[in-house]
Amino acid sequence: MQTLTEFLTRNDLDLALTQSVSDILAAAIELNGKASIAVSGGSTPKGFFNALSQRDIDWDKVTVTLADERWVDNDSAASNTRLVHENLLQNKAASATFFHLKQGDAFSEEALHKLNVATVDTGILPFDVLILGMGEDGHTASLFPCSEQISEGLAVDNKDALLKVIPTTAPHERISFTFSALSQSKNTFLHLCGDNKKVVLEQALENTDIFEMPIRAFLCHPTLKTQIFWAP
Ligand SMILES: O=C(O)[C@H](O)[C@@H](O)[C@H](O)[C@H](O)COP(=O)(O)O
Repeated sequence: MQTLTEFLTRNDLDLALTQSVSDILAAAIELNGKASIAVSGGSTPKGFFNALSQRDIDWDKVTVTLADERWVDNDSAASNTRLVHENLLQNKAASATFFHLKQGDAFSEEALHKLNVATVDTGILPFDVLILGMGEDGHTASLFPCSEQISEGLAVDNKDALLKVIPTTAPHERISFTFSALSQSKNTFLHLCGDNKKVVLEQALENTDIFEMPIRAFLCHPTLKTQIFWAP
């Protein structure tokens, strides 16, 4: 299930998404005393991050994390951790807690296990807000159709929250939240910009093969409601 809202400009989209997300986070803090949000990296969300960072909510009660991360140094231009620190964890949002996915240097099974344990111990799931992007191959987070890990990544009964992904059509080893973890989110937004992404979205909505386009696991799910925000 999904809804599609089309905006005239990216700025209009960023402001609307910021308002929706701020309202949800504030309500979650009011209700539970805390809130969590998982965001995606890439080139799309920068304006949204900057707008959200200025919103006056109790950021010290908010945990921010990434839906996925490239296994690169945190000062790399490819780092989503760097993107979030430079654009979202600024201004009023600087007091938020960041749940790091990239730990240390080598990507070890032990590091992955420790992170999976931490997702349970910190109570970070289910996310109050999940912001997804989408690649032109229909991937979301780092659930890549080309990867050998896609079946594990999309398995609804996967007990792990995080997995290692090695895409063949994109650079870097990745760590990604699994569909089983992401699909628990209380509010899911798909943030898309540009005419190319609109064409890819239309392709995704035409079919139900989630292994061909993993974003379909969210869009075609019978009970998950994904709010799609698109601007040219
Ligand atoms: O680590 C990443 O790259 C993201 O999590 C990924 O899922 C991204 O959202 C899409 O690839 C869209 O990226 P763009 O916004 O750059 O098109």
